Amino acid sequence: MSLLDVSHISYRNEESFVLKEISFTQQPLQNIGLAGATGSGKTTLLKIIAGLIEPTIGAVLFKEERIKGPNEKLLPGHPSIAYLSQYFELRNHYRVQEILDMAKKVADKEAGIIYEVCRIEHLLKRWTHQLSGGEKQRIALARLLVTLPELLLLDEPYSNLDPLHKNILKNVVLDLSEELNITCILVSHDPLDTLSWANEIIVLNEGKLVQQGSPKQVYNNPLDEYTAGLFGKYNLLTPALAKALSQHSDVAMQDIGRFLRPEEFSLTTEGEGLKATVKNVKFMGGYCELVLNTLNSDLILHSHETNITKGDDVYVVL
Ligand SMILES: Nc1ncnc2c1ncn2[C@@H]1O[C@H](COP(=O)(O)OP(=O)(O)OP(=O)(O)O)[C@@H](O)[C@H]1O
Repeated sequence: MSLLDVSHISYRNEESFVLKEISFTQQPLQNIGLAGATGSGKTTLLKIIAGLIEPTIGAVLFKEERIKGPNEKLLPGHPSIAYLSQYFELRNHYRVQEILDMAKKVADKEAGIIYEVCRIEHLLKRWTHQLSGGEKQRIALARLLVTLPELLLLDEPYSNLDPLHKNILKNVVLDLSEELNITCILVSHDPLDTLSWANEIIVLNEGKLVQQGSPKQVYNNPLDEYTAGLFGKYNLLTPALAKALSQHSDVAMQDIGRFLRPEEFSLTTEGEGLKATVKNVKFMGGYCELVLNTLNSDLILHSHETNITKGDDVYVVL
């Protein structure tokens, strides 16, 4: 039995359709990453799943029961589905422990495990106005978890966090399924957040579901430039370039995809690869991003060589 069954959901606001015919299912403990450009409908979809917005057409089933929207309920929302908004608020002038106690539906022992998973045990006595953004985020999450949700919808939880706090929260999110048996849908604009975490990625474009698959499928075989671009830099190969690369590499022409990621190329010694001229070099920390020109096309690739400069001739293979 699916945990969640999103069935033919469309949503129309005053102006136009924001979501069009969205359908997918989610199994218990399956991590789904929701990707899409700004305004593609991710938040609206999460809010419909949470029972906070009424869909115009379609239904969402949670454990085979239809989720009621706000038109049918005095207090919108579903008791087993928690939605963490990117604009969450914590009331001022309360201690963290009080905020959590107000929401808590679990025994102290379970609550202790949740506080441990959320890395907030040391913050319980603090006032809510004495917390950093990252700490507030983890407390807002813990406040939802103590209501015992089975499905957690995380709407850009990592935005506005510095790398340190983001990493702590990412570890918390990783532990949710393993230690607390919670199934999640996560929205993030950073492909690294979803690719490394999700079992399945769903891509929205202008309210439509345009691609669905494992992180590897979506990253390596995007169906179009929109999806390719959501998950990082890419090269769209011309037939001439694909042919030349195939001749210089051990890869047959028909096995070369339309979109190639920068790390799919490497540099080789003179005469062994396709000759290209370096147009630009960017130092990225662990590697350099090179823009090369060959056969009237630009190619972006990643290299660990640090002594390459603009104007150099290099040799590329797949
Ligand atoms: N309260 C609202 N009233 C009317 N239109 C809205 C409202 N909220 C969002 N929209 C519109 O619905 C569309 C989808 O918005 P939504 O917030 O779901 O997108 P999103 O993918 O979550 O975007 P972002 O990544 O910027 O958060 C957008 O065109 C937006 O302008």
